[in-house]
Amino acid sequence: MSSNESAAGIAHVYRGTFVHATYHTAVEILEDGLLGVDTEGKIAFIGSGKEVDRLSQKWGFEAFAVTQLGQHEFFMPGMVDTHIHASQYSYAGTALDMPLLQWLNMYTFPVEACYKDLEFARNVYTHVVKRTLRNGTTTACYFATIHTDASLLLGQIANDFGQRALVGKVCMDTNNFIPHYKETPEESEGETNRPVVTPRFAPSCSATLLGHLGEIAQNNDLHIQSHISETKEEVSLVKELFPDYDSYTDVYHRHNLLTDKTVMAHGCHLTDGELKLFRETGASIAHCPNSNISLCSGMLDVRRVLNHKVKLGLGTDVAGGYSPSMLDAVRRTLDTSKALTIQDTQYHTLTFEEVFRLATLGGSQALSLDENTGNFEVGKDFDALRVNTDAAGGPIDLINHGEGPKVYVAGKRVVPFVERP
Ligand SMILES: O=c1[nH]c(=O)c2nc[nH]c2[nH]1
Ligand SMILES: [Zn+2]
Repeated sequence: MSSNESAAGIAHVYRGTFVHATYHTAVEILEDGLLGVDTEGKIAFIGSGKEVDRLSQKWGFEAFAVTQLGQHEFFMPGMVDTHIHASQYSYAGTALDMPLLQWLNMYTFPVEACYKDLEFARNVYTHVVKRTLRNGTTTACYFATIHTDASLLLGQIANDFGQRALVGKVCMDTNNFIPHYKETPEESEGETNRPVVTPRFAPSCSATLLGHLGEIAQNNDLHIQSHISETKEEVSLVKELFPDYDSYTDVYHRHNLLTDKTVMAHGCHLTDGELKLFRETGASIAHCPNSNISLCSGMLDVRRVLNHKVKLGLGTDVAGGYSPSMLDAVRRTLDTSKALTIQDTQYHTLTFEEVFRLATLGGSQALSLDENTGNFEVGKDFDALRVNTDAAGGPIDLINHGEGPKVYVAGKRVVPFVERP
Protein backbone atom coordinates (compact mmCIF):
# COMPACT_ATOMS: atom_id res chain seq x y z
CA MET A 1 0.00 0.00 0.00
CA SER A 2 1.57 3.31 -1.02
CA SER A 3 1.53 6.25 1.37
CA ASN A 4 -1.51 7.98 -0.15
CA GLU A 5 -3.61 4.81 -0.26
CA SER A 6 -6.42 4.62 2.23
CA ALA A 7 -6.42 2.09 5.05
CA ALA A 8 -10.20 2.48 5.48
CA GLY A 9 -12.66 0.16 3.72
CA ILE A 10 -14.52 1.05 0.55
CA ALA A 11 -18.01 2.51 1.05
CA HIS A 12 -19.01 3.41 -2.54
CA VAL A 13 -17.74 2.81 -6.05
CA TYR A 14 -18.98 4.83 -9.02
CA ARG A 15 -18.48 4.08 -12.72
CA GLY A 16 -19.09 6.65 -15.45
CA THR A 17 -17.90 10.08 -16.59
CA PHE A 18 -15.88 12.32 -14.24
CA VAL A 19 -15.16 15.94 -15.12
CA HIS A 20 -12.73 17.99 -13.04
CA ALA A 21 -9.86 20.49 -13.10
CA THR A 22 -6.27 19.61 -12.31
CA TYR A 23 -3.28 21.82 -11.59
CA HIS A 24 -2.22 21.35 -15.24
CA THR A 25 -5.51 21.09 -17.14
CA ALA A 26 -8.52 23.37 -16.74
CA VAL A 27 -10.97 20.59 -17.61
CA GLU A 28 -10.08 16.92 -17.64
CA ILE A 29 -12.75 14.42 -18.66
CA LEU A 30 -12.41 10.79 -17.58
CA GLU A 31 -14.80 8.68 -19.62
CA ASP A 32 -15.77 5.31 -18.19
CA GLY A 33 -13.89 6.09 -14.98
CA LEU A 34 -14.11 4.10 -11.79
CA LEU A 35 -13.84 5.95 -8.48
CA GLY A 36 -13.86 4.44 -5.00
CA VAL A 37 -14.80 6.33 -1.84
CA ASP A 38 -13.66 4.97 1.51
CA THR A 39 -15.64 4.85 4.73
CA GLU A 40 -14.15 8.20 5.76
CA GLY A 41 -15.47 9.87 2.59
CA LYS A 42 -12.08 10.14 0.92
CA ILE A 43 -11.24 9.14 -2.62
CA ALA A 44 -9.46 5.78 -2.29
CA PHE A 45 -8.77 5.08 -5.97
CA ILE A 46 -9.48 6.36 -9.48
CA GLY A 47 -9.09 4.07 -12.44
CA SER A 48 -10.72 2.95 -15.63
CA GLY A 49 -14.03 1.10 -15.72
CA LYS A 50 -12.26 -1.61 -17.65
CA GLU A 51 -10.15 -2.33 -14.56
CA VAL A 52 -13.19 -3.14 -12.43
CA ASP A 53 -12.26 -6.78 -11.84
CA ARG A 54 -8.67 -6.04 -10.85
CA LEU A 55 -9.69 -3.09 -8.65
CA SER A 56 -12.51 -5.00 -6.95
CA GLN A 57 -10.04 -7.71 -5.95
CA LYS A 58 -7.47 -5.21 -4.79
CA TRP A 59 -9.92 -3.11 -2.76
CA GLY A 60 -12.30 -5.85 -1.69
CA PHE A 61 -15.62 -4.69 -3.14
CA GLU A 62 -18.13 -6.67 -5.18
CA ALA A 63 -18.23 -5.69 -8.85
CA PHE A 64 -22.05 -5.86 -8.78
CA ALA A 65 -22.11 -3.21 -6.03
CA VAL A 66 -20.69 -0.57 -8.38
CA THR A 67 -23.08 2.35 -9.04
CA GLN A 68 -23.21 2.86 -12.81
CA LEU A 69 -23.92 6.44 -13.97
CA GLY A 70 -26.42 6.91 -16.79
CA GLN A 71 -25.38 7.88 -20.30
CA HIS A 72 -26.20 11.55 -19.71
CA GLU A 73 -24.76 11.79 -16.23
CA PHE A 74 -21.38 12.88 -14.92
CA PHE A 75 -19.68 13.74 -11.66
CA MET A 76 -17.95 17.08 -11.14
CA PRO A 77 -16.34 18.49 -7.98
CA GLY A 78 -18.60 20.43 -5.65
CA MET A 79 -18.31 24.20 -6.11
CA VAL A 80 -16.50 26.50 -3.68
CA ASP A 81 -18.12 29.83 -2.79
CA THR A 82 -15.16 31.84 -1.52
CA HIS A 83 -17.23 34.80 -0.32
CA ILE A 84 -20.85 34.91 0.82
CA HIS A 85 -22.63 36.91 3.54
CA ALA A 86 -25.00 34.38 5.10
CA SER A 87 -26.58 37.18 7.13
CA GLN A 88 -27.53 39.14 4.02
CA TYR A 89 -29.51 36.28 2.47
CA SER A 90 -32.71 37.66 4.03
CA TYR A 91 -32.76 40.51 1.48
CA ALA A 92 -31.03 38.89 -1.49
CA GLY A 93 -32.45 40.11 -4.77
CA THR A 94 -33.52 43.50 -3.41
CA ALA A 95 -31.94 46.82 -2.50
CA LEU A 96 -29.40 47.10 -5.29
CA ASP A 97 -30.01 50.75 -6.10
CA MET A 98 -27.04 52.34 -4.34
CA PRO A 99 -23.26 52.22 -4.46
CA LEU A 100 -21.39 50.23 -1.81
CA LEU A 101 -20.84 52.71 1.03
CA GLN A 102 -24.41 54.06 0.95
CA TRP A 103 -25.78 50.52 0.47
CA LEU A 104 -24.00 49.36 3.64
CA ASN A 105 -25.48 52.17 5.71
CA MET A 106 -28.97 52.09 4.26
CA TYR A 107 -29.65 48.34 4.01
CA THR A 108 -26.86 46.10 5.30
CA PHE A 109 -26.03 47.38 8.77
CA PRO A 110 -29.70 47.64 9.90
CA VAL A 111 -30.38 44.05 8.77
CA GLU A 112 -27.19 42.62 10.27
CA ALA A 113 -28.06 44.25 13.61
CA CYS A 114 -31.11 41.91 13.78
CA TYR A 115 -28.88 38.87 14.30
CA LYS A 116 -28.73 39.47 18.01
CA ASP A 117 -32.06 37.65 17.82
CA LEU A 118 -30.99 33.99 17.60
CA GLU A 119 -34.32 32.77 16.21
CA PHE A 120 -34.10 35.27 13.36
CA ALA A 121 -30.55 34.03 12.76
CA ARG A 122 -31.56 30.37 12.87
CA ASN A 123 -34.26 30.90 10.27
CA VAL A 124 -32.11 32.77 7.74
CA TYR A 125 -28.99 30.64 8.28
CA THR A 126 -30.93 27.41 7.80
CA HIS A 127 -32.32 28.73 4.53
CA VAL A 128 -28.97 29.91 3.16
CA VAL A 129 -27.17 26.66 3.98
CA LYS A 130 -29.92 24.55 2.40
CA ARG A 131 -30.16 26.80 -0.65
CA THR A 132 -26.43 26.89 -1.35
CA LEU A 133 -26.13 23.12 -0.89
CA ARG A 134 -28.98 22.62 -3.36
CA ASN A 135 -27.11 24.90 -5.76
CA GLY A 136 -24.02 22.68 -5.55
CA THR A 137 -21.92 24.71 -3.11
CA THR A 138 -20.12 22.04 -1.08
CA THR A 139 -17.69 24.54 0.48
CA ALA A 140 -18.65 28.06 1.57
CA CYS A 141 -16.63 30.82 3.19
CA TYR A 142 -19.24 32.80 5.13
CA PHE A 143 -19.39 36.23 6.71
CA ALA A 144 -21.88 36.18 9.60
CA THR A 145 -22.37 39.33 11.76
CA ILE A 146 -20.75 40.81 14.86
CA HIS A 147 -22.78 38.44 17.07
CA THR A 148 -20.77 35.50 18.39
CA ASP A 149 -23.73 33.27 19.33
CA ALA A 150 -25.35 33.64 15.94
CA SER A 151 -22.03 33.06 14.17
CA LEU A 152 -21.51 29.83 16.11
CA LEU A 153 -25.06 28.85 15.21
CA LEU A 154 -24.26 29.30 11.51
CA GLY A 155 -21.28 26.98 11.92
CA GLN A 156 -23.49 24.45 13.69
CA ILE A 157 -26.18 24.58 10.98
CA ALA A 158 -23.62 24.15 8.17
CA ASN A 159 -22.15 21.23 10.07
CA ASP A 160 -25.57 19.64 10.67
CA PHE A 161 -26.43 19.80 6.97
CA GLY A 162 -22.96 18.53 6.00
CA GLN A 163 -21.61 21.62 4.24
CA ARG A 164 -17.89 22.34 4.49
CA ALA A 165 -17.86 25.89 5.85
CA LEU A 166 -15.51 28.54 7.08
CA VAL A 167 -17.46 30.99 9.23
CA GLY A 168 -16.33 34.43 10.28
CA LYS A 169 -17.74 36.52 13.10
CA VAL A 170 -17.54 40.01 11.64
CA CYS A 171 -15.24 42.41 13.52
CA MET A 172 -15.86 46.15 13.31
CA ASP A 173 -15.30 48.86 15.90
CA THR A 174 -16.10 51.80 13.62
CA ASN A 175 -19.61 52.63 12.41
CA ASN A 176 -20.72 56.25 12.33
CA PHE A 177 -24.09 55.56 10.71
CA ILE A 178 -25.61 52.81 12.85
CA PRO A 179 -23.71 53.34 16.13
CA HIS A 180 -25.29 50.34 17.87
CA TYR A 181 -23.98 47.99 15.13
CA LYS A 182 -20.34 47.85 16.18
CA GLU A 183 -18.21 46.60 19.08
CA THR A 184 -15.39 47.90 21.21
CA PRO A 185 -11.98 46.66 20.12
CA GLU A 186 -11.83 44.52 23.30
CA GLU A 187 -15.18 42.85 22.58
CA SER A 188 -14.13 42.19 19.02
CA GLU A 189 -10.76 40.67 19.90
CA GLY A 190 -12.14 38.60 22.77
CA GLU A 191 -14.67 36.93 20.51
CA THR A 192 -12.26 36.14 17.70
CA ASN A 193 -10.08 33.37 19.02
CA ARG A 194 -11.40 30.98 16.40
CA PRO A 195 -11.66 30.87 12.63
CA VAL A 196 -12.18 32.84 10.44
CA VAL A 197 -10.59 36.15 11.47
CA THR A 198 -12.93 38.62 9.77
CA PRO A 199 -12.21 42.35 9.89
CA ARG A 200 -15.16 43.67 7.86
CA PHE A 201 -12.96 46.04 5.83
CA ALA A 202 -10.45 48.75 6.67
CA PRO A 203 -13.02 51.60 6.92
CA SER A 204 -14.89 49.67 9.66
CA CYS A 205 -11.80 48.93 11.75
CA SER A 206 -9.40 51.00 13.80
CA ALA A 207 -5.66 50.36 13.37
CA THR A 208 -5.68 49.01 16.93
CA LEU A 209 -8.30 46.40 16.06
CA LEU A 210 -6.57 45.43 12.80
CA GLY A 211 -3.31 44.95 14.70
CA HIS A 212 -4.85 42.71 17.32
CA LEU A 213 -6.71 40.64 14.73
CA GLY A 214 -3.46 40.15 12.80
CA GLU A 215 -1.79 38.97 16.01
CA ILE A 216 -4.59 36.51 16.81
CA ALA A 217 -4.45 35.09 13.27
CA GLN A 218 -0.68 34.75 13.38
CA ASN A 219 -0.56 33.14 16.82
CA ASN A 220 -3.23 30.60 15.95
CA ASP A 221 -2.52 30.06 12.23
CA LEU A 222 -6.09 31.05 11.35
CA HIS A 223 -7.86 31.76 8.09
CA ILE A 224 -8.49 35.46 7.40
CA GLN A 225 -11.13 37.12 5.21
CA SER A 226 -12.03 40.70 4.42
CA HIS A 227 -12.86 43.10 1.56
CA ILE A 228 -10.46 45.20 -0.48
CA SER A 229 -10.61 47.81 -3.26
CA GLU A 230 -14.16 47.07 -4.27
CA THR A 231 -14.98 50.65 -5.34
CA LYS A 232 -12.94 53.75 -6.13
CA GLU A 233 -14.79 55.72 -3.44
CA GLU A 234 -13.77 53.13 -0.84
CA VAL A 235 -10.11 53.26 -1.99
CA SER A 236 -10.15 57.07 -1.52
CA LEU A 237 -11.73 56.70 1.91
CA VAL A 238 -9.00 54.28 3.01
CA LYS A 239 -6.37 56.77 1.79
CA GLU A 240 -7.97 59.40 4.01
CA LEU A 241 -8.34 57.11 7.04
CA PHE A 242 -4.87 55.54 6.76
CA PRO A 243 -2.67 58.31 5.28
CA ASP A 244 0.61 56.76 6.45
CA TYR A 245 0.27 53.59 4.39
CA ASP A 246 1.46 53.02 0.82
CA SER A 247 -1.81 51.47 -0.34
CA TYR A 248 -5.02 49.74 0.76
CA THR A 249 -3.15 46.41 0.57
CA ASP A 250 -0.36 47.86 2.69
CA VAL A 251 -2.89 48.60 5.46
CA TYR A 252 -3.71 44.89 5.78
CA HIS A 253 -0.12 43.80 5.16
CA ARG A 254 1.35 45.93 7.93
CA HIS A 255 -1.18 44.49 10.37
CA ASN A 256 -0.15 40.90 9.48
CA LEU A 257 -3.44 40.23 7.76
CA LEU A 258 -2.05 39.12 4.40
CA THR A 259 -0.99 35.47 4.58
CA ASP A 260 -1.42 32.35 2.46
CA LYS A 261 -4.63 31.73 4.44
CA THR A 262 -6.12 35.14 3.57
CA VAL A 263 -8.94 35.64 1.08
CA MET A 264 -9.87 39.21 0.14
CA ALA A 265 -13.13 39.88 -1.68
CA HIS A 266 -13.26 41.98 -4.88
CA GLY A 267 -9.93 43.72 -5.51
CA CYS A 268 -11.35 45.45 -8.60
CA HIS A 269 -9.06 48.47 -8.28
CA LEU A 270 -5.78 46.96 -7.08
CA THR A 271 -2.55 48.26 -8.63
CA ASP A 272 0.20 46.04 -10.05
CA GLY A 273 2.26 46.76 -6.94
CA GLU A 274 -0.57 45.58 -4.70
CA LEU A 275 -1.04 42.40 -6.73
CA LYS A 276 2.69 41.78 -6.33
CA LEU A 277 2.19 41.92 -2.56
CA PHE A 278 -0.65 39.42 -2.84
CA ARG A 279 1.63 37.09 -4.79
CA GLU A 280 4.47 37.44 -2.31
CA THR A 281 2.29 36.76 0.74
CA GLY A 282 0.18 34.02 -0.90
CA ALA A 283 -3.05 35.91 -0.21
CA SER A 284 -5.94 35.28 -2.63
CA ILE A 285 -8.83 37.13 -4.22
CA ALA A 286 -12.52 36.19 -4.20
CA HIS A 287 -13.95 37.43 -7.50
CA CYS A 288 -17.61 38.38 -7.07
CA PRO A 289 -18.84 39.49 -10.50
CA ASN A 290 -22.57 39.61 -9.75
CA SER A 291 -21.97 41.97 -6.83
CA ASN A 292 -19.47 44.08 -8.77
CA ILE A 293 -22.02 44.74 -11.51
CA SER A 294 -25.09 44.95 -9.23
CA LEU A 295 -23.51 47.66 -7.03
CA CYS A 296 -21.71 49.25 -10.03
CA SER A 297 -18.41 48.73 -8.20
CA GLY A 298 -16.08 47.85 -11.05
CA MET A 299 -15.02 45.00 -13.30
CA LEU A 300 -12.16 42.86 -12.01
CA ASP A 301 -9.64 41.98 -14.72
CA VAL A 302 -9.25 38.31 -13.76
CA ARG A 303 -6.69 37.71 -16.52
CA ARG A 304 -4.42 40.33 -14.99
CA VAL A 305 -4.73 38.74 -11.55
CA LEU A 306 -3.91 35.30 -12.97
CA ASN A 307 -0.96 36.74 -14.88
CA HIS A 308 0.35 38.01 -11.54
CA LYS A 309 0.05 34.41 -10.29
CA VAL A 310 -2.30 35.43 -7.50
CA LYS A 311 -4.71 32.71 -6.35
CA LEU A 312 -8.33 33.46 -7.29
CA GLY A 313 -11.69 31.84 -6.60
CA LEU A 314 -15.28 32.87 -7.26
CA GLY A 315 -17.83 34.22 -4.78
CA THR A 316 -21.53 35.01 -4.89
CA ASP A 317 -21.17 37.84 -2.34
CA VAL A 318 -24.84 37.59 -1.38
CA ALA A 319 -26.48 40.13 -1.03
CA GLY A 320 -24.37 42.62 -3.00
CA GLY A 321 -24.66 39.77 -5.48
CA TYR A 322 -28.32 38.90 -5.90
CA SER A 323 -27.83 35.18 -6.59
CA PRO A 324 -26.77 32.46 -4.13
CA SER A 325 -25.78 30.25 -7.07
CA MET A 326 -22.20 29.46 -7.99
CA LEU A 327 -23.41 28.59 -11.49
CA ASP A 328 -24.51 32.22 -11.69
CA ALA A 329 -21.02 33.28 -10.51
CA VAL A 330 -19.52 31.19 -13.33
CA ARG A 331 -21.77 32.85 -15.91
CA ARG A 332 -21.15 36.39 -14.58
CA THR A 333 -17.40 35.75 -14.58
CA LEU A 334 -17.59 34.94 -18.27
CA ASP A 335 -19.89 37.95 -18.89
CA THR A 336 -17.45 40.34 -17.21
CA SER A 337 -14.55 38.89 -19.16
CA LYS A 338 -16.51 39.38 -22.37
CA ALA A 339 -17.44 42.95 -21.39
CA LEU A 340 -13.70 43.63 -21.00
CA THR A 341 -13.23 42.11 -24.45
CA ILE A 342 -15.84 44.49 -25.90
CA GLN A 343 -13.81 47.38 -24.49
CA ASP A 344 -10.53 45.96 -25.85
CA THR A 345 -10.73 43.46 -28.66
CA GLN A 346 -7.16 42.32 -27.93
CA TYR A 347 -8.22 41.22 -24.45
CA HIS A 348 -7.49 37.58 -23.65
CA THR A 349 -11.01 36.46 -22.72
CA LEU A 350 -11.40 33.76 -20.09
CA THR A 351 -12.54 30.40 -21.44
CA PHE A 352 -15.37 28.46 -19.85
CA GLU A 353 -12.86 25.75 -18.98
CA GLU A 354 -10.77 28.26 -17.01
CA VAL A 355 -13.86 29.51 -15.19
CA PHE A 356 -14.90 25.94 -14.36
CA ARG A 357 -11.52 25.55 -12.71
CA LEU A 358 -11.93 28.82 -10.77
CA ALA A 359 -15.30 27.64 -9.40
CA THR A 360 -13.84 24.37 -8.13
CA LEU A 361 -10.10 23.83 -7.72
CA GLY A 362 -9.32 27.58 -7.86
CA GLY A 363 -11.72 28.24 -5.00
CA SER A 364 -10.21 25.51 -2.86
CA GLN A 365 -6.75 26.95 -3.50
CA ALA A 366 -7.97 30.46 -2.66
CA LEU A 367 -9.19 29.16 0.72
CA SER A 368 -6.06 27.04 1.24
CA LEU A 369 -8.26 23.96 1.37
CA ASP A 370 -6.97 22.27 -1.78
CA GLU A 371 -5.29 19.50 0.17
CA ASN A 372 -8.80 18.37 1.09
CA THR A 373 -11.11 19.35 -1.74
CA GLY A 374 -11.44 20.95 -5.19
CA ASN A 375 -10.97 18.01 -7.58
CA PHE A 376 -10.87 14.24 -7.82
CA GLU A 377 -7.51 13.19 -6.49
CA VAL A 378 -6.76 10.18 -4.36
CA GLY A 379 -6.67 11.21 -0.70
CA LYS A 380 -9.00 14.21 -1.08
CA ASP A 381 -12.54 14.20 0.27
CA PHE A 382 -15.18 13.17 -2.25
CA ASP A 383 -17.04 16.51 -2.57
CA ALA A 384 -19.01 16.00 -5.76
CA LEU A 385 -22.07 16.85 -7.79
CA ARG A 386 -23.82 14.11 -9.75
CA VAL A 387 -25.21 15.97 -12.75
CA ASN A 388 -27.88 14.50 -15.00
CA THR A 389 -28.18 16.57 -18.15
CA ASP A 390 -31.31 14.61 -19.04
CA ALA A 391 -33.15 14.88 -15.73
CA ALA A 392 -36.93 14.93 -16.08
CA GLY A 393 -38.10 18.54 -15.84
CA GLY A 394 -34.49 19.75 -15.92
CA PRO A 395 -33.28 22.94 -17.64
CA ILE A 396 -31.52 21.26 -20.60
CA ASP A 397 -33.07 19.94 -23.81
CA LEU A 398 -30.77 17.31 -25.28
CA ILE A 399 -31.14 17.80 -29.00
CA ASN A 400 -28.80 15.08 -30.22
CA HIS A 401 -30.22 12.47 -27.96
CA GLY A 402 -28.24 9.24 -28.29
CA GLU A 403 -31.08 7.09 -27.04
CA GLY A 404 -34.18 8.54 -28.65
CA PRO A 405 -37.43 6.72 -29.15
CA LYS A 406 -37.55 3.90 -31.63
CA VAL A 407 -40.34 4.25 -34.21
CA TYR A 408 -41.60 1.46 -36.43
CA VAL A 409 -43.88 1.75 -39.52
CA ALA A 410 -45.33 -1.46 -40.84
CA GLY A 411 -42.78 -3.38 -38.89
CA LYS A 412 -39.87 -1.39 -40.22
CA ARG A 413 -37.85 0.80 -37.89
CA VAL A 414 -37.83 4.39 -39.18
CA VAL A 415 -36.44 6.21 -36.11
CA PRO A 416 -33.52 6.29 -35.51
CA PHE A 417 -33.28 7.09 -39.21
CA VAL A 418 -31.90 4.44 -41.46
CA GLU A 419 -29.57 5.65 -44.24
CA ARG A 420 -31.21 5.22 -47.65
CA PRO A 421 -29.01 4.10 -50.52
O1 LIG B 1 -19.96 43.72 -0.99
C1 LIG B 1 -19.73 44.04 0.18
N1 LIG B 1 -20.57 43.63 1.17
C2 LIG B 1 -20.38 43.93 2.47
O2 LIG B 1 -21.15 43.54 3.33
C3 LIG B 1 -19.24 44.75 2.76
N2 LIG B 1 -18.76 45.24 3.90
C4 LIG B 1 -17.65 45.94 3.57
N3 LIG B 1 -17.45 45.92 2.25
C5 LIG B 1 -18.42 45.18 1.72
N4 LIG B 1 -18.66 44.83 0.46
ZN1 LIG C 1 -18.73 40.86 0.71
